[in-house]
Amino acid sequence: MRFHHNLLQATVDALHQIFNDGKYADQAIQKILKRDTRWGSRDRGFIAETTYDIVRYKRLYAEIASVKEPFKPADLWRMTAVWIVLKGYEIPAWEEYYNTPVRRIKGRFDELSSIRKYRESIPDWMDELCVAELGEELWTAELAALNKQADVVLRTNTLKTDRKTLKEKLQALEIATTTDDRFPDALILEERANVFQTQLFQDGLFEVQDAGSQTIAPYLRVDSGLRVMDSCAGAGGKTLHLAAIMENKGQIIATDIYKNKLHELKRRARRAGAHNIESRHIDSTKVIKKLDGKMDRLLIDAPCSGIGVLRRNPDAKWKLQPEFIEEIKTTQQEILQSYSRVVKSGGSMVYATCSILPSENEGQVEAFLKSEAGSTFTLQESQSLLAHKDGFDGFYMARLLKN
Ligand SMILES: C[S@@+](CC[C@H](N)C(=O)[O-])C[C@H]1O[C@@H](n2cnc3c(N)ncnc32)[C@H](O)[C@@H]1O
Repeated sequence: MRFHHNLLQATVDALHQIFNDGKYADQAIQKILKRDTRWGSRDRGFIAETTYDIVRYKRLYAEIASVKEPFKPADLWRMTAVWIVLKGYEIPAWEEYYNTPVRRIKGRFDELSSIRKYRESIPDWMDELCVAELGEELWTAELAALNKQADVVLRTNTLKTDRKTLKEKLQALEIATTTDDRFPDALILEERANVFQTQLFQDGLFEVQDAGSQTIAPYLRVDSGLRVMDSCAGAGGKTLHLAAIMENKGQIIATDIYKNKLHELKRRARRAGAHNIESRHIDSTKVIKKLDGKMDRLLIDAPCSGIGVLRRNPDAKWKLQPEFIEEIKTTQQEILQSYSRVVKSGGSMVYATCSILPSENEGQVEAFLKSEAGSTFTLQESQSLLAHKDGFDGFYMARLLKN
């Protein structure tokens, strides 16, 4: 492989922003990619994938390169040298790579590969927490899967097209996709491509949404005439899916505590041709009180640690803190307690997270059912998706019926 200095310089700069300035990986990469309009899709792919790889394996690469945070530019260059050697490529004869100890890098890799926290690059506290919650064997398998690059998955917007037609239209643009019977609206890209630039995306024919995430809206078992609330709607990934399943009929009330996310939801809904969504900003408890006992269905797509989606956000391994997970668990229970009141008798709700930790999932549902607010609900069914078993992001969902 022939390396280009400016592409590795861009990678080093992106890593600097992510590791030293606390920037989110996707945002730092997007910004760096705007630096040179002459870069083609291969160049952009190289910068993005190399940066993500080094973010994913920060702990391992830093240990092998004998560098410590905060990383100096020379340290980051050494980490890219480790990446090149471990990929089996020849080190370019550049000043930054002068005297790279190739054999030593390989030797250190062999030594450290027997220790999970180095091999899979994970902070001690997260490794310990996940072993305690999931057990050694399951966590070892899941962590390895969470370190693999995620597929790009599209959700066909059935308000505008069907999967077969969309597949053909993408094929005409030389974007090849596969299907998976478990996910009826999903198209999985065979090779990564910038689908956001296509006219098909601008026209609202699909959304980019992991296949695991596509199981949540159908789990709520909605149909056309119902009144549905999506309490933690964010920018509306699941809301748009609900609108499509409901064929634009009935009513969806989408709420969130962040106004800007709801603005984005409205923009996406316009593109998708979803007309049955009404967004409400949660700025006081009144918004929920007004809906007391009025909803046929409630989706709580709760804020969570995001440990199930580390494949997409590998920098979360380094940004998450144990205190945050404790705080978010309190929020999850508060959300269950406060929003569940909107479900009418005979209605149902789904509690979902993109976490694989039982304490954020089954544990929250059990605590809710034991509480006063939960005493009128029964657990009908629950499902966990795991990256190493199901091949997509990790999710949990539970459906509860209101007596
Ligand atoms: C997992 S994200 C939702 C993702 C979104 N449903 C989607 O599919 O794109 C959780 C959302 O919960 C919101 N949130 C946090 N606390 C909340 C609360 N008390 N009430 C409503 N939404 C809340 C966050 O702002 C965030 O957008």
